[in-house]
Amino acid sequence: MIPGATDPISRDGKLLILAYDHGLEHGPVDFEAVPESMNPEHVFDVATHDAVTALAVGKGVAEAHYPDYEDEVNLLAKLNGTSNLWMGEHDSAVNWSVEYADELGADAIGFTLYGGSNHEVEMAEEFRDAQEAARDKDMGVVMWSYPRGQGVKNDTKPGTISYAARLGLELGADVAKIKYPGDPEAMAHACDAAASTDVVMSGGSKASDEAFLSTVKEAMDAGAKGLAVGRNVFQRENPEALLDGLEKVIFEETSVEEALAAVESHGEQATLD
Ligand SMILES: O=P(O)(O)OC[C@H]1O[C@](O)(COP(=O)(O)O)[C@@H](O)[C@@H]1O
Repeated sequence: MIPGATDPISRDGKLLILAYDHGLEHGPVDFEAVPESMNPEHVFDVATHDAVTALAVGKGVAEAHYPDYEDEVNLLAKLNGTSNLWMGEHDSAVNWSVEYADELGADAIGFTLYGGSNHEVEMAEEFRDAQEAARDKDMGVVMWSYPRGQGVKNDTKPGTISYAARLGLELGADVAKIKYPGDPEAMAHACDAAASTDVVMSGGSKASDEAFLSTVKEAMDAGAKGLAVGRNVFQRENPEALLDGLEKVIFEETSVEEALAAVESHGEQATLD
């Protein structure tokens, strides 16, 4: 990690990345729970919450909507991505260049690496080009480090997750985004493995407020520097309430109980308004 590389997409050295590349990765099915989340403007509005340090989107969404939000939202350009319609070995198409992301005003790049896939070698070489171009532009580099494919039997096994975190360091990412390996000790080991590369926890499918905030708290206490989350925010009717809670746990280092109280009082405030 280059010192200061994440400054434009962090707050006090911590990150809350709102991920919204699901329309590509999973398809519109992810927006069914809250139909307004189909419209990128809704999610850009959510990303103006103080707790959100960057919004990760693909090229088309950035082109169409970022110009209206560039003063309020930090852009993380998710450079590669593939649809769920693809049935081959895990791989990800590079859909835009670092140069073009820079022209659109991006503060950092995001790049998926499927370690263990038969396409790992090509993906690592594509990452090399993107990482070096990002260094030229002083943009931070976030790796979605997801071991998957023929070489991976269990993608949330502690040893696999630690390896994913380490790949972030070895290949030159400033931040490695990894799945939660299931318990705090395994998460602490993954953070140790990443050494100077920051680790953020990947959100996953929607959970209750209490369950999600508790897992985020465990990850933070284990050494994570934050969170990259999509569905647990935009699949909520009131995403701002959960963001109030996440702000407490991530930036103010409060207990889960205090964070839950913030979520609930946001609801009361909304009723008063
Ligand atoms: O694990 P999957 O199903 O491939 O999910 C990929 C999605 O997860 C993310 O990495 C994080 O989003 P979630 O918080 O919704 O899991 C997205 O950027 C990406 O679209």
